[in-house]
Amino acid sequence: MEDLSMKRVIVITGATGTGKTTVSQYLNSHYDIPRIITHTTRPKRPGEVDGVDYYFETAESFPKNHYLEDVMYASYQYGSSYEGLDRAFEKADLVSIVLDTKGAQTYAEQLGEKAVVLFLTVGKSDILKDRLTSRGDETEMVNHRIRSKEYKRDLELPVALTGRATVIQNDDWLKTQRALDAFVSALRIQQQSVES
Ligand SMILES: Nc1nc2c(ncn2[C@@H]2O[C@H](COP(=O)(O)OP(=O)(O)O)[C@@H](O)[C@H]2O)c(=O)[nH]1
Ligand SMILES: Nc1ncnc2c1ncn2[C@@H]1O[C@H](COP(=O)(O)OP(=O)(O)O)[C@@H](O)[C@H]1O
Repeated sequence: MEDLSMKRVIVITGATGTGKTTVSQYLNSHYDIPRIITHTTRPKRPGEVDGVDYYFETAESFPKNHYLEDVMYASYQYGSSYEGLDRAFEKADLVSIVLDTKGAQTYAEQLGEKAVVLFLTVGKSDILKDRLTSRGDETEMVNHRIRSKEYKRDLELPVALTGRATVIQNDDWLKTQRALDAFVSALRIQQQSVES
């Protein structure tokens, strides 16, 4: 892996449906912050594209990559590869990644202060199921996901990330955008002071 000095990763984490993908897309479209594309054995949802949303893998191809971390989430494998991290850093010094809370903890441990953690939450978790349904997820997948132990775990900020993560309650998208704008400007100011 190349020299990581000056480079930072915004680690976006939280339960399914809290808006992690939406936030990463906002950071990309408004601030040119590319997302590290991760690998999964989960089947593609309608509209998802290989190499854009994920690198979609089979049980045979998944182990062939070199992972900084990998997890099982609701019965599928997910992993962030060194190759994916390098490809994102070729595009920018500030990149993002969307991870479950277990992966977020590993990233925070492995990358130290180069990992800046953003934990998303909502006021009432009952709305998450509706968000997944309106996103177009199949009912069976939604139910399986909501019943998984990983879903329940990711509703809470892990103790290890308390005090380390910036928490954004994503109920009102306009308020979330304002919180993200403030978060990115603070990061950029820090980055400039490191570089000067
Ligand atoms: N640890 C880890 N988690 C990942 C990785 N890629 C995706 N995830 C997380 O896996 C979980 C399931 O992702 P996905 O199936 O896309 O469902 P979604 O969160 O409902 O959009 C989410 O919490 C993702 O943030 C990875 O490479 N490592
Ligand atoms: N603040 C919000 N209010 C209402 N719907 C939202 C909000 N943020 C995201 N969504 C919608 O909720 C669904 C789940 O968001 P998504 O970003 O895919 O979540 P995650 O990646 O955490 O699973 C999507 O359809 C998205 O457009």
